Amino acid sequence: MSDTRADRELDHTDSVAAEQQYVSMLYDKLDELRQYNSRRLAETLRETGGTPQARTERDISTKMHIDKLSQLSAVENGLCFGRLDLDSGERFHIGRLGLFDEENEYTPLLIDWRAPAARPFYLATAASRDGVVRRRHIRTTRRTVTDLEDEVLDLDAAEQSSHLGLAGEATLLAALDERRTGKMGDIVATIQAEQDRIIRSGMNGVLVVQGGPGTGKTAVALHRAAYLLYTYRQQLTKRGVLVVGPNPTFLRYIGQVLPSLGETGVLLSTVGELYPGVVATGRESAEAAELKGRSEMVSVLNNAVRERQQVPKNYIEVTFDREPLHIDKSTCSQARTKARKSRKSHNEARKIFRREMFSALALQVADRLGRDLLDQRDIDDISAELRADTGVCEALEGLWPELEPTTLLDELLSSPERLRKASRKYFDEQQRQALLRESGAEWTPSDAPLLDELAELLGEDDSEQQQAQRQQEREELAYAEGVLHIMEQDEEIIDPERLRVSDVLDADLLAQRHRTDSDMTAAERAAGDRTWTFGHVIIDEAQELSAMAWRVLMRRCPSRSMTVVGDIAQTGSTAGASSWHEVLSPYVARRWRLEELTINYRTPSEIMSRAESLLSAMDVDLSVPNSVRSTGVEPYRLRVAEEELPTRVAEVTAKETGAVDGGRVAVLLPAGELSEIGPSIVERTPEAAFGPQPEGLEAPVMVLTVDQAKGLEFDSVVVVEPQVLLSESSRGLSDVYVALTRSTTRLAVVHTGDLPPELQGLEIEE
Ligand SMILES: Nc1ncnc2c1ncn2[C@@H]1O[C@H](COP(=O)(O)OP(=O)(O)OP(=O)(O)O)[C@@H](O)[C@H]1O
Repeated sequence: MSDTRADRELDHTDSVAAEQQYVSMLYDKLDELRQYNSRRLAETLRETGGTPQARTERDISTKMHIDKLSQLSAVENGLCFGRLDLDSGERFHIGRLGLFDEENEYTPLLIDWRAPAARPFYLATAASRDGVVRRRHIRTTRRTVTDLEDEVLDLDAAEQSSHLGLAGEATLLAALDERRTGKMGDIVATIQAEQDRIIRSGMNGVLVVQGGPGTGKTAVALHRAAYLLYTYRQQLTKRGVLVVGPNPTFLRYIGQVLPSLGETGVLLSTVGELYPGVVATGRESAEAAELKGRSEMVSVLNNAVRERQQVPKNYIEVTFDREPLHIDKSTCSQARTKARKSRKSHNEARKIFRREMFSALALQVADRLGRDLLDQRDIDDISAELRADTGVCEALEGLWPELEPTTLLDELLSSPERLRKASRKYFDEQQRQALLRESGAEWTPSDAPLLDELAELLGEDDSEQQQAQRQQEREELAYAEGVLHIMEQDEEIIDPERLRVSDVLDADLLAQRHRTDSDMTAAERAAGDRTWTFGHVIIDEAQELSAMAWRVLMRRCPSRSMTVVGDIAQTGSTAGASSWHEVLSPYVARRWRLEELTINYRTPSEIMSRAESLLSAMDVDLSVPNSVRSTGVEPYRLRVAEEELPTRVAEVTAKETGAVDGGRVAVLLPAGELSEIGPSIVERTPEAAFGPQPEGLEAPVMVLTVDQAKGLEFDSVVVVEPQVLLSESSRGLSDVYVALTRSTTRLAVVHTGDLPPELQGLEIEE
């Protein structure tokens, strides 16, 4: 029996060599597939001409090969990361995609991590083995196996297992100890059981994932998107998946995760970007943003629209047929009532208003001419003349104009009078002052949900377009069904994994691809279409969303197939949520399910113990997640004189940059300190990025407000003036809690005045 340490090392070396052989074989297979797809792509691209059907087939074939090639190149790193040895003696390797031996009855060589057969890799424990005797974690750098970690699942192991029940603990800790790069990485190799259950939860209904900082909510949400796309490919390829994040920097931070999992058909967006054509770059006060986020804004906007449906005090006089014509109050009032009663949107109801007005005015003109002498045809002629009369049309336009959301909102927010009329029941004078701004001001993120709401209230008069489009779609579908039938008989198109065309494509999808924008993914089409509805919507940092933003997202997902991810304790925005029930009940009553994450993978216990006292000071019924790591590095504080604050913060930042040696540092400070302290940091560390800019993620230092750092993480965090953060907002405790928990290793606090009691115990740095 090999029992000595030297023997064990020899065994280990042999195992690494054996795994290397297997992993090399997998890479050979991957290369073969790449070559095959490149060859097929080149062949397809070389072909020209032919019938429309042949061209469609070629387009589809090109798209399939391109998709496949990008998937094959995405899985290059960490292609295979695990192995399961079963009671039956069978072994399965687990990796980023499925590979098969087509010369040997399609025996699986590598199992996709999302396939049901891979599940025990994430869930099996010594106490609940699910037929697994050993789980092996295979660590690789490029194509070389560098280390293995074996977990033998027997009763001895059950006794020794860590209190947090982690799988592949050494591999996990090695992943967590890596320096941060400014880009979030995927976690396929080390997904933990509580995370796996969420990732693979069914697609229907609203799933809320509540978890403290660093529990992997974002990671889980993104892996869930990849899992859902794999499992419900057909449904989701058509409608697409939307992932919503709080700001563009955050979206850049997470942007690589799904492509690295071979998935590109997902739209990443902030709520502010969901209104096509509007770039929300403007800034506004927290009060204005909060007021605009309130659900009362629905009524305010409704009132603003109704205000535009006018009746004259007495009458408007126009000249028609060289005679004065009175557009009188009572006629207008009747037409308006009829139009409003239709319950159609403003621009659609406008047609009813105009129709009523033209027929009433035609009768007036007929009376003047002597109605007894006229028949219906004459009256219709008068009506047509009225429609063609500029004066009459202008008058009616003034009474019920065609409206655009952007113009209406701009006019509402820049006119004290309009704003007062629309909001007098909901906002007081001081609140209205906070909302008022210059006409033509830049759009802000909280305007986007208002524009979307207005687009619903105003509607577009596109009935003819819609009818024509429906007809075209019917024709395309019929055509695509024919093409599909022919293609299924064509063995050439079947790819080496024996995927039949109908497995990846149905007539509906084929018809969509055949349209002029056929090479766009659903996500790309959705980005330019305000009314697009998604197959699944994932909302990250969901606690920050206002009531108005929720309305937009619910409209984008009528099926209510949603994953809502967040942490009530981290709510910073005063427009944000204080309970999931409160937020969701208007849409799904109690029909949502809750999953919780309890382990913190990011922040070490040395920092979490400080965060814990902050959380207990907040009035939230939540517990601090358990940290998986301790680093032995104690957080520290430094009290400095007020006039020295900028230079001392710059000094500490430089020191921390050295300490993390190529990692990332964040300086988190109150908004008011940005302009004072930012320049002195940049002077000392010129590569530092100042403010929220997606490119800043590449910089060694980012200087941000807490709000701007939501969802991000850094090797070291320097928190400046936490007592000011506390006093700045009613959610100040939350802000300090978020600030502390951005760190993966080190924490420094620099302050001038007394610290909040929860931070007073920090080690003092001289
Ligand atoms: N199973 C895992 N294996 C390896 N790394 C993990 C795992 N789970 C989470 N992590 C890492 O932990 C860190 C925190 O994850 P993530 O940002 O998803 O947490 P979060 O809950 O969204 O945090 P917050 O709410 O504070 O923004 C990330 O670096 C992530 O890659």
